[in-house]
Amino acid sequence: MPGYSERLHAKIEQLSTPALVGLDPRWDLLPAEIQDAANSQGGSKSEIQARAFERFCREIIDVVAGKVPAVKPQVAFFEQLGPPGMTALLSVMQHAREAGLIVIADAKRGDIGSTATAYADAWLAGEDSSAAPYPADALTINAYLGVDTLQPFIDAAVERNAGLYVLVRTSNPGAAVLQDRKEAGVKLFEAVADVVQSLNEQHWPQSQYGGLGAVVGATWPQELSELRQRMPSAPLLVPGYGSQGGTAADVAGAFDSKGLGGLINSSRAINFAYRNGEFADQFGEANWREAVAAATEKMIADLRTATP
Ligand SMILES: O=c1ccn([C@@H]2O[C@H](COP(=O)(O)O)[C@@H](O)[C@H]2O)c(=O)[nH]1
Repeated sequence: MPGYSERLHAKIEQLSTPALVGLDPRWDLLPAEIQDAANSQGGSKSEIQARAFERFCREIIDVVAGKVPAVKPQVAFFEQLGPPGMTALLSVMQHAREAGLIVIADAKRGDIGSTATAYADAWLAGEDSSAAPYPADALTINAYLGVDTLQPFIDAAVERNAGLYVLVRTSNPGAAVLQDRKEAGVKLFEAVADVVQSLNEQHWPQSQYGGLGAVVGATWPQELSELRQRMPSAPLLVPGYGSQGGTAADVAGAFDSKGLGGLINSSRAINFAYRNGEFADQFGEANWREAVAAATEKMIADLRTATP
């Protein structure tokens, strides 16, 4: 049975793109049409906003399915709305799976071992979308508590053919403050990368890419290239392209010689394309879906200049 990386790479090859669309709904940026429809059904503020997030994200999925291999819902935007938000998230994830998209839940989970098992059981469905309450193919996780806390996630990923992305070099401007701290000549993020590589070799010895990936920001192109070499078995999830300033040239180092191994995320620049520059002029708010399609196609074309 193919593992997570094989499933992901088959989709990337089928669609000829490593573009990943993030689903980051923000009430203030939603088209008025979506806000008005949600308001008209009444309810509490959270219920109204959750309804809007659900419809908005499901419609984005309808636009991008068949164009990109995967979507990455940002759990925080749903969680901030409480139970109605999490119900909306579930509906969005199910819709994405039904549309044939790989779903990466960006929840950045991590805790002591026994609690980590509960997180894995909640999020890591893997190949069989009914295997967890939230049907993610893959989940972002945090290694800060120690290597032992990764094991329950890895056990679940092996069992369910799911994927994991460990935070290694984040895209934010302050990432270096802690992540560059050195001990015995090795920076903290390099030490985390070495753990990721070694666990892949241990748990997925037969695969070119294992189920344990790494998050590396597009905003750190030098580190991105170095980390590709340092973790040859890790699929990379690369946020920071687009709204955070990362370019196609910046992400070129994420890929192997076949153009695989990297998945490049863009959230705001696609979700709210109708508000931005050329797409605002060309489409405007009434045609926000067309703006999502055009921004996705532009990203796909742009990334072709970065892959071999
Ligand atoms: O290092 C990281 C880890 C996660 N993210 C998340 O990715 C998206 C980026 O959104 P854009 O609108 O494309 O900037 C967002 O959900 C972040 O929480 C990241 O940016 N950097």
